[in-house]
Amino acid sequence: MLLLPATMVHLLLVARSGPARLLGPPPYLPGLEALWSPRALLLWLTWLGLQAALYLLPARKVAEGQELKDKSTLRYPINGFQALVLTALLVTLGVLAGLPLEELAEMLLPLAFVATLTAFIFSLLLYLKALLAPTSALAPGGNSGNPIYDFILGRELNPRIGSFDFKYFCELRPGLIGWVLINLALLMKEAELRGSPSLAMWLVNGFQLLYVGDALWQEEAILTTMDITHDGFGFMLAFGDLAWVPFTYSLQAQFLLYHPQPLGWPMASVICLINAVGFYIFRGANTQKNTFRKNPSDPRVADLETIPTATGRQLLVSGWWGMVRHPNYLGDLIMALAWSLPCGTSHLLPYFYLLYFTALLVHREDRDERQCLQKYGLAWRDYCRRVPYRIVPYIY
Ligand SMILES: NC(=O)C1=CN([C@@H]2O[C@H](COP(=O)(O)OP(=O)(O)OC[C@H]3O[C@@H](n4cnc5c(N)ncnc54)[C@H](OP(=O)(O)O)[C@@H]3O)[C@@H](O)[C@H]2O)C=CC1
Ligand SMILES: CC(C)CCC[C@@H](C)[C@H]1CC=C2C3=C(CC[C@@]21C)[C@@]1(C)CC[C@H](O)C[C@@H]1CC3
Repeated sequence: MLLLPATMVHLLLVARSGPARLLGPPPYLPGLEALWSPRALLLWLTWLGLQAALYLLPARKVAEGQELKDKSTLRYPINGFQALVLTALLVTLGVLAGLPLEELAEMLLPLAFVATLTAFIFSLLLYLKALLAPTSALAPGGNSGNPIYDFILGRELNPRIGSFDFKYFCELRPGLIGWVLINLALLMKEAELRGSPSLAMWLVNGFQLLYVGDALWQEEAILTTMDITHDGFGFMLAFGDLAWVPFTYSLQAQFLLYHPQPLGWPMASVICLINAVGFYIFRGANTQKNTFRKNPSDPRVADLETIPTATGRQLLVSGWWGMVRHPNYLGDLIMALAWSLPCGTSHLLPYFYLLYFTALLVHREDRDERQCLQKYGLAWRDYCRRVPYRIVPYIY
């Protein structure tokens, strides 16, 4: 609870320092006056309010989530991409009317501080709300009886007020859209400082916008992820969604603003190719599984080889899911490499995301394997025998 916000602040400070040493001490310890700003608080609350209002707008589709313990299902608005487009429209109008978006680059520290503060307060309210929730609404983890552990993991599975689902809202909107907005502000700041944004900055902005746009376009797919179906909503996800994602996932753009890197077109083309390969695997694998889970007889997946399980569901054992047991993680990691490469190889700092993300996905994969073994028993063992590698073919 303390280490993650401290790491985030460390990264923000180090990214703008001359030596930019990931493993060195921070250049200085910020006092409260550097962290606390009523303007940042107002801006942050306006941002949350705007995203909440966009969430409540009529959606092109309302999707049903997975069946819950009490056999009911929840309904979710599919309007995340619409929120991204409307936000882009509002920001464009604002910038044309003189909104100094590039000033965000100077406000990251106080913004990250208020985001962390709101995550703490929000998690506390969620913890208290869960005390009133029926047992069927509680998450499988996060109800150990140890208040600190439960506060971090989250007690309630799908905390809602009316139809407003807090976890679903936080997972995709304020943090992910905030991340690309911060990237854009850093790009504009670079243009102000150096006359035009660098090629490296364009690449980082472009790659990460593609990733966020894709996540929002495929919003419905989030309904089958562990975060929505299994994990409670507590400090880890609230902080992760609201603070960690926008302020640490934008680290490469932050680094580039203060440490411009020369990048020629030949190298840029190679990096684009790496990102394209990563995206192709990531999207191909995720779409194949989602299509198959929605309708196994869909012509796009009907020819794939499968293993039957005692639950009635089948496991794909050819196509992307016959290559490794988590091809989507492999694609995601290749993209993470492509996001860091425009920052050159002189510093370790821009590779922080790749390192953290490898650890997160290895841990996540291990957690998922245990859940699948519990769910599918012998069929899962058979799958592991037929597809022995977890994420990287012939390596891991
Ligand atoms: N940028 C970031 O910070 C993060 C990004 N991600 C990305 O989000 C995406 C979703 O990830 P995540 O929710 O972790 O996991 P997955 O989308 O990989 O979902 C895992 C589930 O898929 C199903 N499954 C596993 N193997 C098979 C198979 N062979 N055939 C059919 N179904 C199978 C199982 O569920 P069931 O059988 O019940 O359907 C399993 O529990 C990934 O692309 C990941 O890279 C994730 C975390 C963080
Ligand atoms: C603060 C902790 C160290 C870890 C917090 C983890 C969260 C930041 C991530 C948990 C699962 C996530 C997913 C995504 C973003 C990061 C978090 C919230 C995606 C929305 C990213 C885009 C992908 O297309 C889907 C992902 C689903 C899981």
